Amino acid sequence: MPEPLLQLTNVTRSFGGIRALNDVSCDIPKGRVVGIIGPNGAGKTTIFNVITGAYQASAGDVYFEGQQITSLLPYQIARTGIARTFQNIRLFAGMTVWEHLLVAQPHTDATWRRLLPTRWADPAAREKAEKALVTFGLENVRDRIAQSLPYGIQRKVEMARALTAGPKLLLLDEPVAGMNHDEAHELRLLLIELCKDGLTILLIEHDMTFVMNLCHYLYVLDFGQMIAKGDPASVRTNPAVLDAYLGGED
Ligand SMILES: Nc1ncnc2c1ncn2[C@@H]1O[C@H](COP(=O)(O)OP(=O)(O)OP(=O)(O)O)[C@@H](O)[C@H]1O
Repeated sequence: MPEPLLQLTNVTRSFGGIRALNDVSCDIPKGRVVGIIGPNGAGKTTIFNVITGAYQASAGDVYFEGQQITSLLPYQIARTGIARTFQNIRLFAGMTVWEHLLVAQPHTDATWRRLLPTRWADPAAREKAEKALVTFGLENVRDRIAQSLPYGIQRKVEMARALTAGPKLLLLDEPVAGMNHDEAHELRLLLIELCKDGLTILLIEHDMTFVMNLCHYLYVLDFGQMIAKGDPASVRTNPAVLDAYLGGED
């Protein structure tokens, strides 16, 4: 197993009386695609929110590249090399696809340039944006207002935007929700390629075919507890997992 890029150790997050995460530990190895699955309300998005600093852990710690990031602010965590997408797509109103790909990039350039319209962005930023555009096959919609596009394409814009920040770890919250079968298949192949290029991916997804065909490793949450982990083949037949998914049905 490659060394862990991200580690959660005994993380708990409570909301009043609800333990959305209860003593959760996991390792996300470098260069792998890892999935978090579990029924609705299991705590999956809460894990993303704790990792990215949107929520503080009530107990436990998060380590990224061996450094504790538990108490950092969201922008500081983003700067360490963690980017995410959201279950409910969050695109900027009135902005084109191209503008989305320029605005998420960290500023490495002179202050005066930051004040200019995005079309005058520095060449390095434009190059990165161009690469993301091509990677996600968005060339044809480059100058369209992102929020006016079909849902599946909006998801791609969100992922492309996250990539332009140059993350080491990409968190994807339900990346194929709203995509048709062909789009999901294409995305799976694309994520495999990105992973081969060195990106580590942690994703939450309800589409089991997608998850089972893509992920190297899975963690399963139920009622805030990590009830199973392992490769997709072992998780698929794990009795605790079957019970969590089917337990409520007669
Ligand atoms: N900000 C919050 N305030 C109060 N309760 C919350 C908050 N965020 C999450 N919860 C609760 O924590 C639990 C886990 O929620 P979470 O959204 O992490 O689940 P999930 O596994 O992502 O669910 P889904 O698959 O439906 O998106 C739920 O009981 C939810 O109501």
